[in-house]
Amino acid sequence: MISVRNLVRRFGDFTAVKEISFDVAQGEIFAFLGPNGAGKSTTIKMLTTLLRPTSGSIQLDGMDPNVHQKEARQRFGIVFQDPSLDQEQTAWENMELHGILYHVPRKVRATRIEFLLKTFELWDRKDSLVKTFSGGMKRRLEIARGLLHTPKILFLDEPTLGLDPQSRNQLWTHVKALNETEKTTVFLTTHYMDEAEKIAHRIAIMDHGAIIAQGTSAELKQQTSMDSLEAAFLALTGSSLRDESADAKAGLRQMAQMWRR
Ligand SMILES: Nc1ncnc2c1ncn2[C@@H]1O[C@H](COP(=O)(O)OP(=O)(O)OP(=O)(O)O)[C@@H](O)[C@H]1O
Repeated sequence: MISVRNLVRRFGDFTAVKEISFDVAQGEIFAFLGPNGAGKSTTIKMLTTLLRPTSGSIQLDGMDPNVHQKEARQRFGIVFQDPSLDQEQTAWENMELHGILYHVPRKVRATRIEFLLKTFELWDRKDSLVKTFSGGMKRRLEIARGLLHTPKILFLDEPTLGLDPQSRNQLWTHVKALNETEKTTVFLTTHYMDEAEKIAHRIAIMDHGAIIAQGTSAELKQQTSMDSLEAAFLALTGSSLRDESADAKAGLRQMAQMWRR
């Protein structure tokens, strides 16, 4: 369903994504794990036509999303870190608008909205304004909306960021149920090991723009002779901080300059 070969993205002199290759089968839940700045968001943006690759190839359901943008967009749903719901509209209105934008026929639309709002436990709040929703409810609504046009692939970029454990657990239960009933392929990024372990069929670990390991959670643990995914992750990526260490270095440089003056 997703096939990526030698994908590269440069920003000026900096290479954020370095020749990555991976495949995701239909109906699979595939997680990208990686420290801050690893290149996860850059990859997901390239997969969803929001960013052009510098080189390499992407196939989504057999088509290049950068050549057939419109057709590819119909085939996937996206939920990003930044909330994109209209706070001044009700849950139903947000769903309806998305359905119109994605040309979901009116008859199918109403049934599908009802099904998804019920699945994500939002049906009794369908006429409430989104601004009255909790963080977890907003996230569930975003995912329900992303599934409205029955996409073959659902992309989730850190969908549980900032949610409490109960909301995270509930959200994944619903996503997993949808994956099982509709066979939707799910591509997600997360920082939470427990989530990746619980929900993903396979995991790719990314660091400094490269995929350094991929496989099932059991395979990653076996490869590193570790007994938890977190320990395997740290064994593969090391324990030094990423962005923070860069900031610290910049701070030290600045201090050194001041001393020299
Ligand atoms: N538009 C851009 N211009 C320049 N550099 C960028 C741009 N977008 C991302 N980068 C850099 O590319 C690297 C990868 O960023 P990316 O956001 O893909 O990482 P990530 O794995 O999603 O991190 P996080 O977990 O913190 O969200 C980072 O060093 C980032 O600073």
